Amino acid sequence: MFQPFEYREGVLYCEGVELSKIADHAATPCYVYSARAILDRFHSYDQGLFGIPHRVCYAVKANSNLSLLNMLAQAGAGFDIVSGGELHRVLKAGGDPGKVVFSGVGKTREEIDSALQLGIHSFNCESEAEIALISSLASRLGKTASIALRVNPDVDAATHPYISTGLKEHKFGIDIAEVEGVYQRAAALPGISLDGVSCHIGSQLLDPAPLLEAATKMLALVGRLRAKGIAIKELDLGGGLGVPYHAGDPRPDVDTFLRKIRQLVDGHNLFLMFEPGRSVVAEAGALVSRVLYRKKNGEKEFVIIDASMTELIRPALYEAHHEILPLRKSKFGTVVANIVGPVCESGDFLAENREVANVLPGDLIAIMTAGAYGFAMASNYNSRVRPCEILVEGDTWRVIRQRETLDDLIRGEEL
Ligand SMILES: Cc1ncc(COP(=O)(O)O)c(C=O)c1O
Ligand SMILES: N[C@@H](CCCC[NH3+])C(=O)O
Repeated sequence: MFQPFEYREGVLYCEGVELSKIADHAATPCYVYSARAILDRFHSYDQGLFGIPHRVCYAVKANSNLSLLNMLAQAGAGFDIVSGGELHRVLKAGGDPGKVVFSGVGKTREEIDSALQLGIHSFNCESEAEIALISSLASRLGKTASIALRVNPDVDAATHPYISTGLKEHKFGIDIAEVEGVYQRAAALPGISLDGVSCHIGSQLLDPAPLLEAATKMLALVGRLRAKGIAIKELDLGGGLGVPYHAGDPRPDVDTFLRKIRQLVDGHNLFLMFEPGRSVVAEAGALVSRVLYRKKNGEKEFVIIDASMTELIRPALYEAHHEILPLRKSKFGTVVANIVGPVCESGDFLAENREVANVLPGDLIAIMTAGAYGFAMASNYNSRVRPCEILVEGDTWRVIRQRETLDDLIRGEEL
């Protein structure tokens, strides 16, 4: 697996580009992504499914920058979307609407209507009321919408409770114990074709075992539905494979996982889909930031940097861990500190009580594994402009999203 960030003689590089050169030209904070790492990970899914009918639908929510979507579209990806905004991005990026699956518990009438008109591949439906709405909108347009029901297989993803989605008590999907009845009632509706079953049990799974358990339950369900005359043709197993955020974490091997999936689906005559997000883009990205100040409150050391929870909210939201590396290794040892941003919230930290390089004001650091759910969850809180995004390709780099301006902050507001 290609590792995009590495030290060369004590200096941190992304592919062939020294990160501090980017920071000096583009200013900080900035997100930096490796094109090769993204394509590498996408291809590991696509090639792992070689020879069986399949589509890898990248989950746009993980990182929705147009350049990344364009790169993935050119590599043959489909897209998993959860809003009309994501569909707009896919189209602007040159993605094929015919390769789009539309997930999410709260699709609006307008979003469904425009997805139908654009001819997306299918809807992953999450309730009977939603199925009824799609049926009536498709009938009115004289179309037949391809539908999969998102099944809640009641499998414990054993991940952070905020990002686990496959248990009965979660808002997602339709209870596996009730879904057959829902299929049978939906079969009577016009304007829809019940082509698939889908599931997504949660995110950041370092152990793929629950995904395999869910796949097994889904295949049994396909058998039961077919026996009732519902001709299921497609199985969408969602996303969820995790990445090593801690230096010692395991990296689930996509190839090994897909080999096990292939054994399970063998002979079932299904078009297979996956919706990976994090495992495609997380390790390809870093958030580069400059140290503004050092200070001590009582016994506590603080490293105050120019990035904050508005650029990367994961530590504040999930107490998520991201490795923090100096762009230049120094001889000044380490310090145990809280790495915090300028935002007026005690929760505004990128790391707490962490042993990091003994960086000084002006030094540059990289917050690693930030390519997924980083910029995508960035906000303008405290009227902070969102950072620029940079794409590295070999020895070259370019801005793929400009840093916002102060005028961007007030666009659309009136006195
Ligand atoms: C329906 C659906 N598909 C795919 C994904 C992508 O998940 P991940 O980034 O964990 O691969 C998500 C997010 O968890 C999701 O909700
Ligand atoms: N945003 C979350 C994951 C949620 C995935 C979306 N269903 C994260 O940063 O880990």
